[in-house]
Amino acid sequence: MRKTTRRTTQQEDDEEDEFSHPVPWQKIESEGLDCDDALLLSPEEADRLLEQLEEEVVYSTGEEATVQVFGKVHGVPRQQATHGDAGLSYTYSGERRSARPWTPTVEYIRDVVTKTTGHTFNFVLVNRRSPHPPMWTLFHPGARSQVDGRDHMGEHRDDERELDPLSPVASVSLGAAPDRIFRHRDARGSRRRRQMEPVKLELAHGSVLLMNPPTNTLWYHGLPVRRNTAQPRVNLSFRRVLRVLSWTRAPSWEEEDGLMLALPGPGGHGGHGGPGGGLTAQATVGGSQMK
Ligand SMILES: O=C(O)CCC(=O)C(=O)O
Ligand SMILES: [Fe+2]
Repeated sequence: MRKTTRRTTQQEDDEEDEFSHPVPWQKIESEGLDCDDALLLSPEEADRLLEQLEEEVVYSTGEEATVQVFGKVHGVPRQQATHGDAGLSYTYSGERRSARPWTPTVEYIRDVVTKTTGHTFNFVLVNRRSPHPPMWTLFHPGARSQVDGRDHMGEHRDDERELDPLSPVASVSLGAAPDRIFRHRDARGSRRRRQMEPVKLELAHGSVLLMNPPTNTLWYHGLPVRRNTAQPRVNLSFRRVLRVLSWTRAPSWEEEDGLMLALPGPGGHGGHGGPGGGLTAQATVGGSQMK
């Protein structure tokens, strides 16, 4: 996307236009929390894209719709899919997921996010919550946990070690989303060290939320349980995954540190005036979370 040849003023203007924010952004800040929120799509376009995604995206079922937490297998109470550039994989809650090829609609939404923000992404995690459970699942408790109307996600940070630590995570919401609650890592649970107010964000149909660094290092986010809404809801969180050339040891989400040597794919971090091109990174990134 970025040009290495000498750029003309016209090219710079074009680039400025391409990345100038056509939507009004709202900045959400707290200590170490840095998010930008904007309505990216009109309600009509958001409806259309949600319908198209319902046709295109194939969600994990069976084994893939489980996570292992401390050796125990749990069903994921939502449907998930991963898409991205060829050869990429992403270790999420201890499970390695390979990227399926981009679907036309997921790719379209990714490109709208890039045009609007200047940031490039090579991977997306799609989370879907179905509307009311079909009647037959009443007689199949196992199936019910996969498809029922629960829409919640435990508090976690999107700070997996293979994520580019300099890139934001861009979270696009389609359908009526429950509020997203952010809690500072020092203000959670029984061992809380500080009194800090959680930050509650309403994510509108067709909105994008940029979670900029260091948000995902210092703040956890999650969705409180909400039942029985009549509409499906899809969330696409676009990420920049580093291409792992070698692991010094097997990645494990239960460990706090690890060393990796990685090369992102083509494109840079983007952003307004940000550095373009590839990057060789040697990073130690913590990653301990439950989703
Ligand atoms: O489904 C949502 O709205 C949240 C998704 C999320 O936090 C994630 O994919 O990491
Ligand atoms: Fe997340």
